[in-house]
Amino acid sequence: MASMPSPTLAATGISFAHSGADVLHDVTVRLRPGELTALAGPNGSGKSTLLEVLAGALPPRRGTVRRVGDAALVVQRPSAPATLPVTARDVAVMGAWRRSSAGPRGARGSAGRRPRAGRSSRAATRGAVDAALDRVGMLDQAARPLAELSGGQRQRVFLAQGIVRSPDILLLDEPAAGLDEHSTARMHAILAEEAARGAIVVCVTHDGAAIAAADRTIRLAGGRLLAAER
Ligand SMILES: Nc1ncnc2c1ncn2[C@@H]1O[C@H](COP(=O)(O)OP(=O)(O)OP(=O)(O)O)[C@@H](O)[C@H]1O
Repeated sequence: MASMPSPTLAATGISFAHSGADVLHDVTVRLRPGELTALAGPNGSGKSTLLEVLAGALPPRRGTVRRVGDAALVVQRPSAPATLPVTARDVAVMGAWRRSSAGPRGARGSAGRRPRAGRSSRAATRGAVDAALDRVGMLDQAARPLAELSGGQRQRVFLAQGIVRSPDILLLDEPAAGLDEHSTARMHAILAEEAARGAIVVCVTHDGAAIAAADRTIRLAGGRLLAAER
């Protein structure tokens, strides 16, 4: 059986403008599989914008992004879905089926086709969703409507959505926002575990402990890359 290519995420000469104003200038960075990278810098320095460009959610004005592998983006303070009549479990399930061209990882056919959602595939998805909710400590709240959860609980459910299909590339925007000490430690452990299984993990953060725990820190200032440390 052919071996899977290792995940790749590299940006070369990226520039990006919001509403005509340049916010990223000639950013070149290469992320490594098996590493947890902290993306740090002052407010407005372009961290979230760079994360979204890396995820393919925003097209760069100049430059290229090379991305090989299944990528999941956990956005900052996801508010819109909170008004939808969905449960915590529904949100996590969406992570398993985020791409229209492929089913959940591990449930794909040998040619990469999406299999029919048979009983075993549904059971696999349910198992993966339960495992992800359990890892973030939200399995016992799975049936609760998203709108009734606290901000921190909601944040954990969206982290579950991001990890449910064991993505090759996991991109997170301040995932510890609103989390208590215990949940923050748990989230850091999850990110380290995801990197340890070989994923590329990039986490936008202002938190000194998260930066210290990362394998590598990339800093932005005024939309420019300052340094790739360690
Ligand atoms: N949708 C938008 N429309 C216009 N300008 C935007 C938009 N989103 C971000 N910006 C601007 O782009 C710049 C970079 O914003 P970005 O959110 O990427 O910074 P950040 O480093 O993630 O900030 P923070 O630490 O506050 O989250 C800021 O000057 C911001 O005002």
